[in-house]
Amino acid sequence: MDTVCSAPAEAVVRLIELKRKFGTTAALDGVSLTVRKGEILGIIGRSGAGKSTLIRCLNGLERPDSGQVLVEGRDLARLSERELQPLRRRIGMIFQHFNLLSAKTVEDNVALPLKIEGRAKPERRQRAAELLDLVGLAEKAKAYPASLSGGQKQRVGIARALAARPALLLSDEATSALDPETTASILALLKDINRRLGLTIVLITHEMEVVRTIADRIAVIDAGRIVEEGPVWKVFAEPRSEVTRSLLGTIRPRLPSEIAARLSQQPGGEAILRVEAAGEGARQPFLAELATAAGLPFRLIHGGMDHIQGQPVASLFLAVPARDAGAAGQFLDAHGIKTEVLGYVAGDA
Ligand SMILES: Nc1ncnc2c1ncn2[C@@H]1O[C@H](COP(=O)(O)OP(=O)(O)OP(=O)(O)O)[C@@H](O)[C@H]1O
Repeated sequence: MDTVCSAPAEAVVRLIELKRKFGTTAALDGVSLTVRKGEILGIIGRSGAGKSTLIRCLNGLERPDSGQVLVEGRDLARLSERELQPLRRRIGMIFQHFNLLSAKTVEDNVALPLKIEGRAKPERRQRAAELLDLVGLAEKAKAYPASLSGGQKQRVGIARALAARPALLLSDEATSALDPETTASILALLKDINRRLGLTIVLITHEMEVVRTIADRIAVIDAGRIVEEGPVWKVFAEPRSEVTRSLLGTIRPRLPSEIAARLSQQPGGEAILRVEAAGEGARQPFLAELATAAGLPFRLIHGGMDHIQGQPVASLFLAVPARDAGAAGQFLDAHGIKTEVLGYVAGDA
């Protein structure tokens, strides 16, 4: 049955209460998520969190046990295999291992979705040329995939995914097999395509750095549920769930291990404060004011300022005399800056 639903105009995809079980494992346990037109949404989770199942439901390869997968307002989960075909073409996909056909030239790989649609050869040639130009590979049209680097193969994958002018580009760990420099160039290309074509992109990844680099919004999935969602800079600045904190672990400043090893919960010596500020809060000269307006001495022991989506995000570790820890916390809290006493160290931290 074909269902037309009244999704908000700006939503390209809406997932509503998606559930999918394998035996007793709930791979998706009530996932609701909206992908807005023109945005880049990063979906991140650990291995086994449910990312692949989610992506398979999103492109109609998997049917959820219950819930809705609305793509441009039509529920994929309720369509027959035949009805699904045209809707699947509204979703382009890029993959970790590129999935190119080795016996076909680059231009034939790019034009393949159009061939499947039954488009005439001149149109296919022209569209492939346009797309290869867009991804910077015009000179490789007649080459075979085996002669390309990993980054070039992924550029071909991107061109092919765009051939049928999809409403949504799904990226399934598309940079996981690439070195950091090539990853950066592919992410820059995706961002450029997003800006130039207004293309909506959903990235599935286990790497926070990928989300940080190009996503507008992030959704964190764990045990089949969305545990956190929001603008990337906000979630990076104030992660609420343990999973998010742990996934952020490698790219946020961490208390140096030699200090962490000496931390005690017994007040005395110096208190170690974690200080987190973002947006407006991070634009204030709060450290200077802590010393001058509040008259509280502190030492900066680790951390720094990052810029995500144009927003400053500060993550700092300060040492203050234990007796001043409460006052320092109150002063910073009053300025909208989050603090937490992690513990105390005897002598100098
Ligand atoms: N076809 C299946 N049969 C049985 N269990 C499955 C199947 N597909 C997924 N699962 C289980 O569902 C859970 C979610 O798996 P899924 O592959 O969606 O996670 P993932 O986040 O993509 O993990 P990874 O990053 O390792 O690919 C896991 O516990 C997995 O073992």
